[in-house]
Amino acid sequence: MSVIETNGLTKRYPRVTALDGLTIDIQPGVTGLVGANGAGKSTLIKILLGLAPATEGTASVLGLDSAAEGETIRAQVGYMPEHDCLPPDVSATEFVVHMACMSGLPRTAARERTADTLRHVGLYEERYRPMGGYSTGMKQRVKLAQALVHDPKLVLLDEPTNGLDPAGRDEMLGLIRRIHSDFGISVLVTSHLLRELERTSEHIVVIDGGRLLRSQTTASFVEATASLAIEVTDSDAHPDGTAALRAALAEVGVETVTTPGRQIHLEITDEGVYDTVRDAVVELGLGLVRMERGRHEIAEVFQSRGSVGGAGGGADGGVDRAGDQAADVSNAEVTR
Ligand SMILES: Nc1ncnc2c1ncn2[C@@H]1O[C@H](COP(=O)(O)OP(=O)(O)OP(=O)(O)O)[C@@H](O)[C@H]1O
Repeated sequence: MSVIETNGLTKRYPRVTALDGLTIDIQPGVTGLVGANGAGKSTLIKILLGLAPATEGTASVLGLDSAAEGETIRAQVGYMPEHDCLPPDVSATEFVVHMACMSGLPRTAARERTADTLRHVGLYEERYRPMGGYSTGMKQRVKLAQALVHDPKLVLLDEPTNGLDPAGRDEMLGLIRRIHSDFGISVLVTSHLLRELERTSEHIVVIDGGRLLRSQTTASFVEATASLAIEVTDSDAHPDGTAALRAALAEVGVETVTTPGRQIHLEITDEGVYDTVRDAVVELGLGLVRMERGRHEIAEVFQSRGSVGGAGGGADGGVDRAGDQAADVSNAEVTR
């Protein structure tokens, strides 16, 4: 059974279309929902939980209608919101016990579950101190614990790695993987960083401007978005070897993407592209410093979305938003 299904889901605010005819079908397991800021991820989660009405279309979670059965959904689903929502003068233990009781657990069971869950997310002695003094990483763990404490069938995690340093991100991603592998709970996790979702999720859904861009298994996604990174030397005949190679590849119909670090990236559409690059480098008399298979960054996924137009302002608006976001993950610039 699908854990989440939407059909033609649309959400219009007075000035913005946050979701635009979104149709997705998410199966049990860990699914990554990736999109730039403003792509519509939080809006989707709020509609799924029955916290905001859709303008058009339908949504269901665990087979329950989001519009009519929000309360039942929220009893069976855990939700980790994106923003800081923790009362500063309350301890993690008091807060999570309170949330467990709100979910319907008796007080004794709530205390036991809270102790187990806080231990699971890696909060020990600190759990008795007021949360106002917690680091971002500790706060994110408390937010995760309150989403898990009532033993949900599904958790919706909105940007759980936001504000964390690389080590904190890795720890959080490890915890997310274990939610499914240790407890069998399905996970929908959002991020604007494709890389971290690739490592965590079995399935990836990409949205932009409230529209579906891609929905596929992570393995096929990574395969479909494989790219080749090339770096060449300059020569007397070609003082800018990178530009010369780009021009030569363009002549034989190979599209390239360049980065400020003199790397040329191109999509591996078929394995013959390796020979094409080698021949072009030899022909120009350049030295080949690097030719390695890499992966596309999110900016490139947005830029190559081709058949799918942007919502609320057209395709250009969508690319611009993705472009802003891309500063986080890539400095790629498309040259066609
Ligand atoms: N209550 C609201 N009223 C008006 N516009 C809204 C409201 N909530 C969201 N929006 C707009 O809808 C669009 C989608 O926002 P949403 O928060 O769902 O995106 P997101 O992908 O979660 O991004 P972020 O990670 O930045 O929150 C944005 O343009 C946002 O400004």
